[in-house]
Amino acid sequence: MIEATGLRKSFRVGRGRGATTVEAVRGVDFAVRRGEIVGFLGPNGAGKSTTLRMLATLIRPSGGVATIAGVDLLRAPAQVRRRIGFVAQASGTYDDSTARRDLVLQARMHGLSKSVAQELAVAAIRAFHLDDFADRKIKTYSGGQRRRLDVALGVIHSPQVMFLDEPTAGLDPPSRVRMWQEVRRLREEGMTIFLTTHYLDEADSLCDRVSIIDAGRIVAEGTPSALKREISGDVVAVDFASADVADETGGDLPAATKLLAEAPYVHAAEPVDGTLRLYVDSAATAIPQVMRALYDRGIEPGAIEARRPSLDDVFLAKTGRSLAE
Ligand SMILES: Nc1ncnc2c1ncn2[C@@H]1O[C@H](COP(=O)(O)OP(=O)(O)OP(=O)(O)O)[C@@H](O)[C@H]1O
Repeated sequence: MIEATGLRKSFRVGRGRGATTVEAVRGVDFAVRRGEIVGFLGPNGAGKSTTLRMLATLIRPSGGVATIAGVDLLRAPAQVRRRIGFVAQASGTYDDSTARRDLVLQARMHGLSKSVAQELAVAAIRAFHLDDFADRKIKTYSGGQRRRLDVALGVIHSPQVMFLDEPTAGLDPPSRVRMWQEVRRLREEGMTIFLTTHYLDEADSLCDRVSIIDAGRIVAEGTPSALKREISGDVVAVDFASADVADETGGDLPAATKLLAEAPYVHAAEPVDGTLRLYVDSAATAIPQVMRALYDRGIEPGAIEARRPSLDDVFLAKTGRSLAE
């Protein structure tokens, strides 16, 4: 449903001699099948929004090709526009209009008659559970209510493909879960959904497949479970951040990292935000060995926890940085 090859975007910033080029997206390839929810996961500035904006025909790629619902993005952008819906990052603008009024206007902008537009607005209000506040001014809505309206506006013309830029950024956990339900419902109605996120849990539980993007390049791609399986074994997280073990020098984390990185049963030791992540074959056999090694060196850690690899472990393995920091 979406196919992109070598998609690239660079921006010229500044003028004259001081002008520089920002390579926002450095050639990305990906394919999204009909009825999938696919996510671009990456930190701020990775190139997620720029990719989405290119696919939604809002900015022209500097290079590469893409087809959306069988239509060439560069040759027939107007036809692409008819087949897609786009929800931008939350704008934070609050106006005096109401959900019902904006939904009718949006449908009218897609060329529908007044009576059809009104019917569609009623259906969208019901589908997105906007009934309680549809005739109230938008500036009185909560963040989650406002975001549901944004998505309802984006799908009023029943597009085949939906682009969502950070659909749950800044929402509280219940509103995020609710938005995930709405997105799944759209997929059940046959829509293909491409979204961006910097939330690990969103990529993990909502997306069928994930592309991890960093500094304009895709560094990993697959289903969340296949990506996590790439990190074989277990993760042992040793906490050095709790108040009783840390001192002004950052506690024993640097010494512990050096010591355990050299241990034969540790594949990799990565300090992340006051915690030492150890990648091991089996947490059950590694934990007693880790404790003994630390105590022999006079190092007393805080809690030690075993867990399965997460998407953040994948991100760390591919980029050397944590997305959770
Ligand atoms: N119009 C522009 N002019 C110059 N640079 C830009 C422009 N738009 C984006 N960039 C730069 O391109 C890079 C990628 O930005 P982009 O917004 O795509 O990242 P992102 O992954 O969506 O980040 P975020 O999660 O913060 O939205 C950044 O370095 C950004 O500053």
